[in-house]
Amino acid sequence: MQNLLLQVKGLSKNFNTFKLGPLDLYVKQGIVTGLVGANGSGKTTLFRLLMKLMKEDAGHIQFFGRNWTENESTWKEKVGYAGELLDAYDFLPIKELKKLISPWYPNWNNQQFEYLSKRYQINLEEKYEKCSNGTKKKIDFIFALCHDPSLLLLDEPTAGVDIVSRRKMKEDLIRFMEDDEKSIVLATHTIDEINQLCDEIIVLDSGKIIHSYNKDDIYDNWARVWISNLTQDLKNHPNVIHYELTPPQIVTNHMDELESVLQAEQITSLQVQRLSMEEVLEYIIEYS
Ligand SMILES: Nc1ncnc2c1ncn2[C@@H]1O[C@H](COP(=O)(O)OP(=O)(O)OP(=O)(O)O)[C@@H](O)[C@H]1O
Repeated sequence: MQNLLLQVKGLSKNFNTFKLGPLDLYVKQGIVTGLVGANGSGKTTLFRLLMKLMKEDAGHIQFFGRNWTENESTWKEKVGYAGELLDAYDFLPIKELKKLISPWYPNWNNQQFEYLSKRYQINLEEKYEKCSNGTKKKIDFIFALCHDPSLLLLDEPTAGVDIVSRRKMKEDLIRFMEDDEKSIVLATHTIDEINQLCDEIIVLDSGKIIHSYNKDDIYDNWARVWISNLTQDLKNHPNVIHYELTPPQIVTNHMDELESVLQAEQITSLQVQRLSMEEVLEYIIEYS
């Protein structure tokens, strides 16, 4: 069993019109976890709670097996967050932001900062607040990476980022994960990022974790199956996520168990088609 970098138990936060949690989740070393969910499902709120930008109403956060409060300085040093960290200082030019923030981190790497600033064509003289949305995302990303974090928390890091920079960010994340003691939690709406980067996928809906999957299990178990006939029992079966009458077909999340279900119902399977990640996530979010 790999070590746990992060463990969350019963984490919850109530707003007037929205409740996040209670959430239980864990992040193993060497794993990229994709955090997926519709707009407003609670992804950013979860990051805010993890980063202590907001106080939880209940729950516990553990990092490397120790409570956050006992481990606060390590947490700050070892977590790279690309989200809302720089917003409070947005009146500063980027080079001043660097002067302010780099002393927070004993392992701050100036060479890497300079390298990444050039790679992403960041004008260090420009004030953060004046930068375009995509440029802000790139700056957030650079600041998250430059202090040798063990865990990256990335809140939609490529939203609004140009195609070339997006490709570079993907390359940089793959390089980051070459060290198998590191982990990433990546909130994203981008299927390519899920396919190319993520090992595990957590699906949030209305503040709750509705599914938590290993990506390979999704590929193995989700399929559309055309069948000879559709019975009422099959329509109601818990492993049938969706069905259509003409021609008779079902979508299942348990290909491994479907054969015995069909046999019991005396139904013949005519054709099987594995689903794409995009189709699976749409079914999970729409039919859960
Ligand atoms: N400070 C706050 N006060 C009241 N409600 C809030 C506050 N912060 C967030 N919310 C509510 O919490 C819900 C979840 O918002 P959140 O930003 O976490 O969603 P998200 O999954 O990150 O969405 P998106 O994919 O659009 O970025 C929303 O309904 C939002 O209005």
